[in-house]
Amino acid sequence: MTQRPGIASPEEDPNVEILCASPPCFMHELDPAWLGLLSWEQIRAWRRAERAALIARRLAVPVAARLERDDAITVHVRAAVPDLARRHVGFYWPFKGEYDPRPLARALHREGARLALPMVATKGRPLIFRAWRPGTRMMQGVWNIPIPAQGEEVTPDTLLVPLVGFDARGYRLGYGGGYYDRTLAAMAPRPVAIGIGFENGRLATIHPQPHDVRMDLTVTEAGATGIGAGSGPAEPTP
Ligand SMILES: Nc1nc2c(c(=O)[nH]1)N(C=O)[C@@H](CNc1ccc(C(=O)N[C@@H](CCC(=O)O)C(=O)O)cc1)CN2
Ligand SMILES: Nc1ncnc2c1ncn2[C@@H]1O[C@H](COP(=O)(O)OP(=O)(O)OP(=O)(O)O)[C@@H](O)[C@H]1O
Repeated sequence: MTQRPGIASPEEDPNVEILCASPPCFMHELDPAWLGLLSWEQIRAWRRAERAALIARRLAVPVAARLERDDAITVHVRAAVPDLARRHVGFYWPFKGEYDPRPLARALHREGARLALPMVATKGRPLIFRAWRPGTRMMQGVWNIPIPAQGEEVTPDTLLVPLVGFDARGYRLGYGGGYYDRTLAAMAPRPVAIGIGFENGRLATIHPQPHDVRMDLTVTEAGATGIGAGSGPAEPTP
């Protein structure tokens, strides 16, 4: 807001003309999602398209670059959660260009950690976990993801959660089944959730919904952000 030089201020003369640099309404400049104007239907369509683009981008990264990036992530996870080997860690068997947590899992096993893998026991229900150690006999689960062939259900206290996309507040996009959201909502006490993604999966927002569960820590090849990274506790979910 500017005033004409030499003219009284509005406090001095309520009739003085104020010149504004912009039109009076900025509504056209605001993100419709921020205004709550996007429906879940629209957000779901956006997420579907975004997921496909992110997965394609991730699969296009050459193998050598992936290995280097994965090594950097492993280093950042260990630095951000120094007591990982004393935890009961639910990791995952990688597919579609995800970070490969198996070298980390093997190292943690050598250091005495308990490990577990997720599986879809019932569609539309939370994931369940079975114990894993090097040499565990595996079979094909849904989506042909290998799962331990047998074993009682176990309850990890810390989960490595694969991210297709994520935002700076720790909200994530997965494959769209809602499995990790359901799992984290159902487990009590809630395990520590360590989201693992790549810088090329970073988004301005994922348009979070009430069912979306935030990661406690998000790790990429560039480093870790969140509680364990020393930036203080996450804000409560809005
Ligand atoms: N490596 C890895 N393992 C993982 C996961 C993951 O994200 N990464 N999961 C993380 O969740 C679970 C598997 N997730 C799955 C998610 C969806 C479907 C599925 O059947 N989808 C249906 C349609 C999805 C929909 O409901 O729209 C399909 O493809 O036909 C299967 C497994 C457990 N294991
Ligand atoms: N706690 C829950 N209870 C019931 N349904 C849920 C729950 N959490 C998520 N869902 C449903 O699952 C679907 C998940 O969609 P969303 O786009 O959030 O998946 P995602 O986070 O990418 O998937 P995932 O968690 O499997 O990686 C939505 O339709 C949502 O309503």
